[in-house]
Amino acid sequence: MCTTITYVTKDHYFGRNFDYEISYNEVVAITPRNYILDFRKIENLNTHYAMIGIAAGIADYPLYYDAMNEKGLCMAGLNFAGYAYYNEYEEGKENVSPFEFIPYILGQCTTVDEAKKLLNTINLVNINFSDDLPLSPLHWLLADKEKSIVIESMEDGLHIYDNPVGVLTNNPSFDYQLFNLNNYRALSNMTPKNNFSNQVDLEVYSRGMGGIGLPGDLSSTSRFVRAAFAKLNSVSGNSEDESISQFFHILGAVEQQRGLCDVGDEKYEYTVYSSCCNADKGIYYYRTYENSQITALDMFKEDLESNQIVKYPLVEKQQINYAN
Ligand SMILES: C[C@H](CCC(=O)NCCS(=O)(=O)O)[C@H]1CC[C@H]2[C@@H]3[C@H](O)C[C@@H]4C[C@H](O)CC[C@]4(C)[C@H]3C[C@H](O)[C@]12C
Repeated sequence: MCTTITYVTKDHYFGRNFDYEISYNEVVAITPRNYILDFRKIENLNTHYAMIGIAAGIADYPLYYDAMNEKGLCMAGLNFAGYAYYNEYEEGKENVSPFEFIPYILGQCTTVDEAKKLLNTINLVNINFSDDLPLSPLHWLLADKEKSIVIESMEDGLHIYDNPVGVLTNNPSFDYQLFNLNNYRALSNMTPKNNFSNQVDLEVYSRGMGGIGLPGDLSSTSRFVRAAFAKLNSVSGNSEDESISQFFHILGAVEQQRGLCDVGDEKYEYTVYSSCCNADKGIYYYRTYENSQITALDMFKEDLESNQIVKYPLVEKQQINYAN
């Protein structure tokens, strides 16, 4: 399971919990403007916007899980197993494979509206990166500072949804997730009035009772509601420290502790990393399951005119500040 959110204070923030049970040797990868983006069925992009994000460190290609570009456009891929459907090659369309999709959009667009134009001609095509790697069944959240959309390629076609809450989790499709929020309209960050009955005197015995009924489990539908409730009621200062702290706390509301989700063969899905991009400043922050300290990489400190991808292995060892 995974959860991605957007958040705006003075700057625009975008990030995710990456929840899974296996690793593809994740790295922070900076793809500079002149790295040749090689596509299988369409023309290469020899020059494009630079981008930074977390990618699989198993190939020379930027196999991004989530990333932002130098113009502040952000995109993340999340599992959509059983729903995602990729098509056969179609003449006259932009045939892009799922593993190429993030670099394809972030390489060329500065806003969601620009990306929407490219999406008019796209055909998400069923081409694997290699025989060893499966075709990932994904859906994507794409966001700039003003808005976000969800992109889902399904058997009945390509769906593009405006996303008024700026949250994406996993199955089922986004229209269901959004509709399901209706069931929680009575939840509140305030102490609720007694609407139950005027014939019984019901006591306010605790703070936080406005949120009773907020689902606490790790299913995708429950995480969607919980992340939306946390994000939409969130209060934080505007400074960088306050914003990123708050962002990681919102993600904390939906993180997965190892052991709570058994996926068989003695494997457990857990929050491998949590990330937070400052999309206005080009800074990628992350922390990992074992390392609670936030690590940051500023894309503008790299040579963005280069033609070589720069990779930083994740700092995964716990860093404790012993105070005495
Ligand atoms: C599984 C990952 C999404 C995490 C997620 O949503 N977890 C929830 C799982 S579930 O709903 O609860 O089952 C996705 C996100 C990005 C994907 C990777 C990227 O697409 C890059 C390559 C693409 C290759 O085709 C396959 C390997 C791969 C390296 C992908 C492996 C896997 O599908 C990843 C890592």
